[in-house]
Amino acid sequence: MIRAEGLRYGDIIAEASLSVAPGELVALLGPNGAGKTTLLRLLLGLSTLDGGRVEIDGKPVAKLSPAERARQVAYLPQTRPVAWPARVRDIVALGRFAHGSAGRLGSTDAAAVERAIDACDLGHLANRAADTLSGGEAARMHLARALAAEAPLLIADEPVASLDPRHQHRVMALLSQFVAGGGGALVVLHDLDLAARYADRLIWMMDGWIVADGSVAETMTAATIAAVYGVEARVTADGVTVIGPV
Ligand SMILES: Nc1ncnc2c1ncn2[C@@H]1O[C@H](COP(=O)(O)OP(=O)(O)OP(=O)(O)O)[C@@H](O)[C@H]1O
Repeated sequence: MIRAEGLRYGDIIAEASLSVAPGELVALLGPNGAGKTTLLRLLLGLSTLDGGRVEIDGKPVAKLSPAERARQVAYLPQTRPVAWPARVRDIVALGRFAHGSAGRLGSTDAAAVERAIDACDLGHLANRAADTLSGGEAARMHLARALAAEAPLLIADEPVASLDPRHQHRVMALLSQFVAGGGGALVVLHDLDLAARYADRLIWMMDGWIVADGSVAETMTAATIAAVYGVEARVTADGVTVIGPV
């Protein structure tokens, strides 16, 4: 569905190759400054490559119009400013713009918006002004906007970072459900335990390089965690516990 080969971007990204297929939940891991957000922006065609190529559904990403790209990929960026005090439901409805419906929603659009609102547990907040939400509520609103697009691919930059434990699991379960339905998801996570529990595959980045790409069983090891993050961790069948700096 999305395939990248040999991506280069200044001295930030070096020869990055990866793919995400339908039905896969892929976690992108790595310490602060490793290049994760930069890599996502290159995959989406939002930054210009210094080398390599990205194809979405077999087409070079640079050749897709913004609307075509938005129909293929929903993007949840790391920083999510709300520029005006719109209602939550209206912000979520922006996710339908690629369908030509940002102004007036048809019944298909309205149903997609309501599904996303329900999935993100926002029913009781749908008529609130978006600028009155808590940080975690706002994060769920932005995820709902991305899900409302109902694009086959979702790229999300730290979608659970500000959520409480229940909503973290709820959002990860939602992403699992999305890929079980045939979608593909590439998701930046800083929580190794959530990554181990929910991801089908892990891509590990360090200093602009992809240093490992494989299943949880293959790559979620104390050795990889120590090398990438510089922390000691205990990895068991029950989960991952970070103990402290190496
Ligand atoms: N426009 C830019 N100009 C100069 N340096 C940049 C630019 N954008 C990013 N960088 C640098 O590139 C590196 C990678 O940044 P990036 O945001 O991709 O990291 P990240 O892995 O997403 O980090 P985090 O986990 O903190 O969000 C950082 O050192 C950052 O300071």
